[in-house]
Amino acid sequence: MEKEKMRKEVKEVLEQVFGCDSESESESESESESEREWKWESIPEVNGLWVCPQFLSPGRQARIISAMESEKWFPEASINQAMRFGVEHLPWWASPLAQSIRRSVEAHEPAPLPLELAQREPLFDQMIANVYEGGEGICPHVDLLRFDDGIAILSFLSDCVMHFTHTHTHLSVPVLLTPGSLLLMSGEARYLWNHQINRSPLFQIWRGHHLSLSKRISITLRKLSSSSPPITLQPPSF
Ligand SMILES: O=C(O)CCC(=O)C(=O)O
Ligand SMILES: [Fe+2]
Repeated sequence: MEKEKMRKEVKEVLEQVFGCDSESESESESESESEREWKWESIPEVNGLWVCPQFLSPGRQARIISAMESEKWFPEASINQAMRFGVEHLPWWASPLAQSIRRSVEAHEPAPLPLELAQREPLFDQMIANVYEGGEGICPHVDLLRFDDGIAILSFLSDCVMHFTHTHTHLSVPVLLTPGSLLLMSGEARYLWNHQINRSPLFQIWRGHHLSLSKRISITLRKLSSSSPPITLQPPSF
């Protein structure tokens, strides 16, 4: 009974957010994606930083959020981060997602991720999902060196502005991440720029417009570097 109530609630939220629920979508991942024309934008100030604002269709976003709900990625409200290490521990939907990322990179000239990274096997073997309640952020950081170059961030549910700040010049560049967007960072963007989301309880400003902030979920996909030390030696952050 409780389960049925929860299912109904998830369905309602998906309908409100996406105008559809995941089960009413009959298309398969590959069908939905073949309809899409991936438009990539480079961030000119930050070498190696690219965003594809409408990478995931609303239906595909809904299916992923719905899968995360049923897979209990966040079993309690107090849990706002979940990680999976190793291809075999990634959820079933990670592989088609990685395939789409690879195809979207290969389809664009210049490639938004160097092809030697986009064509490695596996493309990703680690996933971290973060939940931000409206206005929460993440402090400035460069992702740990235990992860290889070539990092992807997918955004769901709410807009947010991510700031990239150069570690030497301190030049700061805002980047808008909309629901369904894919951000790729490699090279300088990955190693020489901190990224952060400012904590801002009410709203953020993007090019003079107020963005209202509600719950946001992000999925970061990375590949463990082959020379990395055992997982247990690493602090459980980023
Ligand atoms: O939530 C995001 O968009 C960023 C997450 C992030 O930077 C990380 O997990 O290292
Ligand atoms: Fe990060």
